[in-house]
Amino acid sequence: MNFHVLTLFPDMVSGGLNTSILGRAAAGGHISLETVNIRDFTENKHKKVDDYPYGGGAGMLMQAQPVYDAYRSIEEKILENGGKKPRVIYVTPQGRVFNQQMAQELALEEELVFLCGHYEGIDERVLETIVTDYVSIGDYVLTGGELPSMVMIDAVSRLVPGVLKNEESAEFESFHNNLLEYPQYTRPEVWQGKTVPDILLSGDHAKVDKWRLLQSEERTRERRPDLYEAYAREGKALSWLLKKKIAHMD
Ligand SMILES: CN1CCN(C(=O)c2nonc2N)CC1
Repeated sequence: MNFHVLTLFPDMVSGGLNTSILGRAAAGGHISLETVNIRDFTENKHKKVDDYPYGGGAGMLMQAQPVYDAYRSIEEKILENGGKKPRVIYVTPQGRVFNQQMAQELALEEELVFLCGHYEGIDERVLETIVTDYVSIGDYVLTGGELPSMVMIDAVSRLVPGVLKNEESAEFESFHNNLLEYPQYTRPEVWQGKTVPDILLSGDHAKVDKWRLLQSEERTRERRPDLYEAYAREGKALSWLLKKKIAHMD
């Protein structure tokens, strides 16, 4: 998976993503990250990238030409290397809200381009020309597109084969099957008088797995009834019989 980020602040993106998992994954060749500075594609001596919006209004807009030419520099390289035209994700509050399912879908791509806007946004004409996906990371307004892009790159990278040491953990993290992750414990066995649930010390992996599934269901029902409804609708809710059997385990 090759990530390409179109940005006015390349250092912010590359610095923020060279964390343990992503830094190691890039070193291992599982993913690559390229930042392209949109300002390098301006055609005016002051390297100005923004201008006033037609029709008035507060703030400035990023102009189309530098964004388009910066994108084309990426697309040309991908096509020259035999790749297909990449998906271009414009992060914006006007997009589809990002979730784990979308991350799983995007992790199947070979190339992903992220377009980071600033100011009040980008001229609609270049968005219409190059953007394939409009994505929001939540219903709030940020300063620029770099943080949302980094959030998405982190979430997608974790799902690329070889990036996580123990691939299984991606399988059982929160939101898999619409369930939140179960509570986790580690040493010491007693902390401030609080103990670890006995079942986790039993060594019976089948029982531990069933207990964890039940815990995930209860946690999801309490904290995210919206997710639980989707989970239950898919008919994956534990049967009353299984609950009864687990109850007898204690
Ligand atoms: C131009 N710029 C405006 C602010 N912005 C966001 O608030 C945002 N992006 O993705 N989810 C979000 N929420 C990014 C783009």
